[in-house]
Amino acid sequence: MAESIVKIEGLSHRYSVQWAVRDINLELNRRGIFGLLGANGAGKSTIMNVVCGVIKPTRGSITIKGIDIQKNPVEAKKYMGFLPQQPPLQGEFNVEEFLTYAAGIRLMPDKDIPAAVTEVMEKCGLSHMRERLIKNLSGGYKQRVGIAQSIIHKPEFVVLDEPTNGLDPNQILEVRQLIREISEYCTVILSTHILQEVQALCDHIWMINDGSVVFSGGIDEFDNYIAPSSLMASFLAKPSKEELMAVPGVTGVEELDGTKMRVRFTAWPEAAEKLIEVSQAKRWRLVEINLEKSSMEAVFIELSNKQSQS
Ligand SMILES: Nc1ncnc2c1ncn2[C@@H]1O[C@H](COP(=O)(O)OP(=O)(O)OP(=O)(O)O)[C@@H](O)[C@H]1O
Repeated sequence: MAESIVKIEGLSHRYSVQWAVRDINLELNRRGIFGLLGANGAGKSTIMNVVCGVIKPTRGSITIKGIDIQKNPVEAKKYMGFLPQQPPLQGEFNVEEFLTYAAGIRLMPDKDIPAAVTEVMEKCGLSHMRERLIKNLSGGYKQRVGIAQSIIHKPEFVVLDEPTNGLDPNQILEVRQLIREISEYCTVILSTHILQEVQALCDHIWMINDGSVVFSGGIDEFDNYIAPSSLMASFLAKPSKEELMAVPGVTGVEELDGTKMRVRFTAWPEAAEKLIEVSQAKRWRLVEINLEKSSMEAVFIELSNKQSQS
C-alpha cells in the first residue's frame, strides 16, 4: 500500500461538554478530490481544523506524510495547505504583496518566494490582478487568492473548507475548474454541504453525520446507496392495475401517461425479473423498463438519519 498522505486515527473532539466529532478514522494515500460531506453542524469544520493543526483534538492522532501534527506541527504543515471557511485575507494588501506575505508565513526561503508568487498567480488566474487591493476584489477573486495562499508552498495536500460558499454560479464553475487543476498535482480534501459540489468534483465521499462517519465510498456507491424500489414500465398491450399487482413482489402500481405504468416493489432485482417473465407469458408487450433511482438528496437524507459508521 502507498505511503499515507493523511492518517486520522481515533479522532474525537469536544468543545465543552458536547462531543463535536467521535472516533473518526480516515486514511488518504493517493491523489484526487475527496469530499467531506455533511449537513450544517455535522462536524466537518472541526475535522478540518484538527487535521490542519488549528485546534488540538481531545483524543486521537493525525499524521501528515507520517509526521504527527501535534508533536511536530511546523514540519507537518510544510506538506499541507488550508483554506478555512473564512479566508485569512488582508484587505489592505494587494494580491502580490499578500501572497508574498503568505509564502513567508509558510517559511519558504526568501530567494524562492518571487518565482513561487508568480507561478501561483498564473495557476490561479490572478496575474492580471496582481496590483489590485484584496478588499477591492470580487468574491470569486478573493476565493482564488484564498486558494492561492493555500498552495503557494506546493503542498502534497490541501484542505478547502466550503470553497465555493457565497459565490455566484459563474464564479462557482471557475473555482471548481481551479480545484480540478490543483488535484492533478495535489491531493484535495473538500468540505461541503452541497451535494452538487461533491457530484461535480469528488472521486470519494466521506459523509459525516452528528460527528461520525456514516458513509465512505465512491460517487456511484453513494448514488446507489438506497436500493431501488420502483420502476417505470411501458407496455404496448397495457395490463390492468390488478393484473400487475398480482405479479409476485409488486407492492404498488400507478398509471402514467399512454403506455406507461410505475411499478413499486420490495425485492430488487427479483421483482423486476418476475415482472419481465410474467409480461412475456401474458403477452403484455413490454417495450421499455427503467429503474427509478433515489436522488442524491434522498441518499443524503437517509444517511443524515444514520447514527454510526457503516
Ligand atoms: N468553538 C465552538 N464551541 C462550541 N461548539 C462548537 C464550536 N465550533 C463548533 N461547535 C459545535 O460542534 C458541532 C460541529 O460543528 P462544525 O462547525 O464542525 O460543523 P460543520 O459540519 O462544519 O458545520 P457548518 O457546515 O455549519 O460549518 C456543532 O454542534 C457546533 O455547534
